[in-house]
Amino acid sequence: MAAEAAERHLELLREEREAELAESRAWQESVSLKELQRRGVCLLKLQAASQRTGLYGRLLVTFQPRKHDSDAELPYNSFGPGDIVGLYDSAGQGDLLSSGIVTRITSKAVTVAFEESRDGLPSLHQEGSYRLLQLANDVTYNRLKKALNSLKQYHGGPASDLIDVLFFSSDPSAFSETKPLKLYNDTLDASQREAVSFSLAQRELAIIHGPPGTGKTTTLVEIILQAIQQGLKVLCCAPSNVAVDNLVERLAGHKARVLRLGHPARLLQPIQHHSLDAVLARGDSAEIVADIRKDIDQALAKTKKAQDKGERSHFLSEIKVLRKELKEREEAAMAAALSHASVVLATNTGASSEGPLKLLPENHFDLVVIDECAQALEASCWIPLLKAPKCILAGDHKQLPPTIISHTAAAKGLSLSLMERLTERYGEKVVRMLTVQYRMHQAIMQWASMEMYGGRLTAHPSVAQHLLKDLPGVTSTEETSIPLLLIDTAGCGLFELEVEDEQSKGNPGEVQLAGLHIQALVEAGVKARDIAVVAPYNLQVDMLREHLCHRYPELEVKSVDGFQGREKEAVILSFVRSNRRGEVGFLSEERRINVAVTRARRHVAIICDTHTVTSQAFLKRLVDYFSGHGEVRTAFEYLDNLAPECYAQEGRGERQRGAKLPAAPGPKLQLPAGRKLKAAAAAEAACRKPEAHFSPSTSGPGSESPGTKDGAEKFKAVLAAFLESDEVQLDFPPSLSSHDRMLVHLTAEDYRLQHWSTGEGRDRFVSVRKKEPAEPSRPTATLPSQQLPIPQPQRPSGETPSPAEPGGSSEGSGKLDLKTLHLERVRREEARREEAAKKAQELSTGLPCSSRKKDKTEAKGKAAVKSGADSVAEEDIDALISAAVKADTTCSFPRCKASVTTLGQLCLHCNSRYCLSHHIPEVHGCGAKAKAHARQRISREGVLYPGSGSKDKSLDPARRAQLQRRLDKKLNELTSQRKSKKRDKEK
Ligand SMILES: Nc1ncnc2c1ncn2[C@@H]1O[C@H](COP(=O)(O)OP(=O)(O)OP(=O)(O)O)[C@@H](O)[C@H]1O
Ligand SMILES: [Zn+2]
Ligand SMILES: [Zn+2]
Repeated sequence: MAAEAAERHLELLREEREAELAESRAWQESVSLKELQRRGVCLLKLQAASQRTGLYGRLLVTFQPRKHDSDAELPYNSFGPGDIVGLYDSAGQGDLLSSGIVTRITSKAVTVAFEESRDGLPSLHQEGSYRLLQLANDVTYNRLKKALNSLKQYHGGPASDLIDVLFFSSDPSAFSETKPLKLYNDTLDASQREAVSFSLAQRELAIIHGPPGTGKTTTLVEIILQAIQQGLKVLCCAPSNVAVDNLVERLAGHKARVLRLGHPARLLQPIQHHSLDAVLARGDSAEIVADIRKDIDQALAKTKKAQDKGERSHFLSEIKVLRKELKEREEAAMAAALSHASVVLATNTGASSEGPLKLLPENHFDLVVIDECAQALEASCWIPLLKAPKCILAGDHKQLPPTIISHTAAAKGLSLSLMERLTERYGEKVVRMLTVQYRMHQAIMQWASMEMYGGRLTAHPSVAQHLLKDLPGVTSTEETSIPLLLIDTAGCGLFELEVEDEQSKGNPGEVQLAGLHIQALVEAGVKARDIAVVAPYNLQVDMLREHLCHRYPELEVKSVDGFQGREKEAVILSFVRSNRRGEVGFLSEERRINVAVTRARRHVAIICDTHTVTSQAFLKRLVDYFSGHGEVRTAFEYLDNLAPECYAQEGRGERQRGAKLPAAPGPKLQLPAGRKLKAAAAAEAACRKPEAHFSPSTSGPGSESPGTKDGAEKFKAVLAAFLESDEVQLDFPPSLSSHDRMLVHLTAEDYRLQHWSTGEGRDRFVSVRKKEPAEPSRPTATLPSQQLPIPQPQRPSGETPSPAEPGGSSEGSGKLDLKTLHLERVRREEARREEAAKKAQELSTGLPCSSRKKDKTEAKGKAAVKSGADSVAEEDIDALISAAVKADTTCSFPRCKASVTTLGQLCLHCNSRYCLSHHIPEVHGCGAKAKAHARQRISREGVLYPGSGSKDKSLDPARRAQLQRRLDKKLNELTSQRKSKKRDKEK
């Protein structure tokens, strides 16, 4: 049974490994070494500056750039402590000499610990030239394989009975007698206590199911302390270093004798104290060991100076003897330290028998505990599981499973965790669920509880009603006194970007909305560090960071996957997907949404297109829950200028009209029942007396919406009446909400009326005007009937939404903090204007005036300026000047005329400004560069996280610095240009 399963698992692992390798090969092998260095995964032309023997006989070599001045800096790179690197000889064949682990990296040097160095690296000489390359880590794969092979052949070891239970060939059982417990932590709730006593009473297997915030770690710590109290030896593991370190910290706090395995370079600072290396360094044999190391180093030095071969080999054999002694002494010391500890902690793969644990007798451990078990590959659990007769697994299989690259391997069961497999089979027989949660406001919890946890969760009174406004320094506002907020973009034309790659989906409109909501929270006193923005897609995470992080450095922007296990006071979720096809991709993974929502303690805001996402039943229930229990706002309430302004543009409206889908069953602004929508109420009020005055939208607070359609119908009536009348222009009062104004814009467009908004903020109002008769517009006979669908400010898929076309009043609600960029742009603009003026001057004074060409005025500003510079004499001067001015205010994307005055974004790859629809590198042609950048991060972390950003890099400092440098350079250029011009004038 076990053997079969192990064999099948091995097969799937092979498949996964192949997928992983294929992926890293695909990009690593097709590029040159220089390119690899540019991407930061390779360091060329290094010299071995110094060598010494470090802890546990590791050879530590420090490499520096091979330059003659010792001050040379390493090129930009993504090397970090814990990375596995290959050492290559630059000369000759460039063979792999050895592999090691980076222990330290500074701007000038990188230090690598070579593990298999006992017989000496083929002597690195000072003169040699070497290179380091980050390696795909096959250590993990080999250990998984080894564990499964041991499982296949397992015979008579301590885990024999446990294996039978885990493969269902015998039933789990309990100890007959159990003593009453005296708890270390007497604040445990009933479900936690039950989990503790149940786990201790089980003979082979217990599972603790800990939904978000239910104190799973707190419970595990109590269990481990009780086990120690009973004299048991515990091996405690988790799939990630972070989870293990968390346990080390909590256990050490209870004065348990803990020992943490793992390369010290990979451990958090406060945990290093508990590492095996640190314990050894404090031990009795530490001095002797240090002496031996010194002897080895001396012998090594002598070898180098050795005159002849005989002398050399003498020293080498001496070193061999010394190393053997060092190894024996160290192993004895390690074995002593390991058996002295009550709890040994390691990652699942760190518990491999290839490591220090091989020094312990086979039946040393009585209990294996695995935390975050639902996030681990089953194979990785088998590494520790084979070492004890009993296991306690903890986790939550309703959150995300381990990341698998190969889709087929995942589908065939590789992503099914051991915890889930056992829970499905045994249920109550082995599982105890924690049911009191200590994180979320009741309203946030309730949805997850019903959807994922059988309605069994309750909120502890200490958190059940807590809101953002209860935090110190936070004032009570609309935003800070609600736990649930849904910002709906349905019908607002805020489509996702059309990118083929499933992993890179982005939605610029949602980025903006997130920014505005954060602003509202921060203005109410919520600290940026208490807020997280979470999105399911890499691209969106990048866009959010680009847009928000410079303004809120402490804000955390993460992928859902990257935020698992964490919490924040306020969480803003950007669901990204918005398309006519109702495609939701990653979002359909219920566990991902569960993780996303349950990170929030006091407030969760979902930004999504309800029309798109409700095509999926699970997401529809989520939207319905938020509609029924929280506040709903439409994106129109935030983005005053967006859609209507697009429509107001002459010409563009025509283009759109032509391309519009024939009466598509597009989003109709239908609102779920019970939705509070101020705008709709106002629209209704506004149209109660269509012929006369509009009542202000602020009356009737919180009135329930009758649905927006009615409002639109009534605006139609108003406009129809206006058309019949002799009036030329109709101004609507400023009391209309942004949503009302949008309805007016839409309806006016449909009636072929001119329409625009004027004024700022509260004074903003919308006007409509009959078109000039001269215009060959369609005759009034085509006036839409009442039955015509309300036109949506949407484009058919394929065309991305256009951003605001800022008129004189556009600064009103955008409030984007692009101050630096703005400043740069303004100066650039100024310089260009001066340049153009200068050219004009030159022309009018020096050069003969040739025939004027008017037809080029339509040409795109940038192109006109560039090509125009050469043949400037032929150009119409006015056109040239206006083109030069326009060049910097319009999007750099070919044929796009959108303004970038307030909403533009600078692309870091090509250093051009684009509108919000085109600033994504993939969209305007910098995709390859952006990908290379992303790849760099992937290689840095060694794993590809589908649908997730890099694990923890809220801001890439290198990238920021690069941007800063470019800005500075540009500004300097401009300043000196201006100076020299001034001088010219003065002459
Ligand atoms: N019985 C309890 N009484 C009061 N607070 C508790 C209790 N149990 C847990 N908590 C609190 O709940 C929070 C979460 O506990 P813990 O760190 O054990 O989380 P966890 O369940 O492991 O986390 P996650 O849900 O993210 O996996 C902590 O702040 C902890 O102090
Ligand atoms: Zn670009
Ligand atoms: Zn554009």
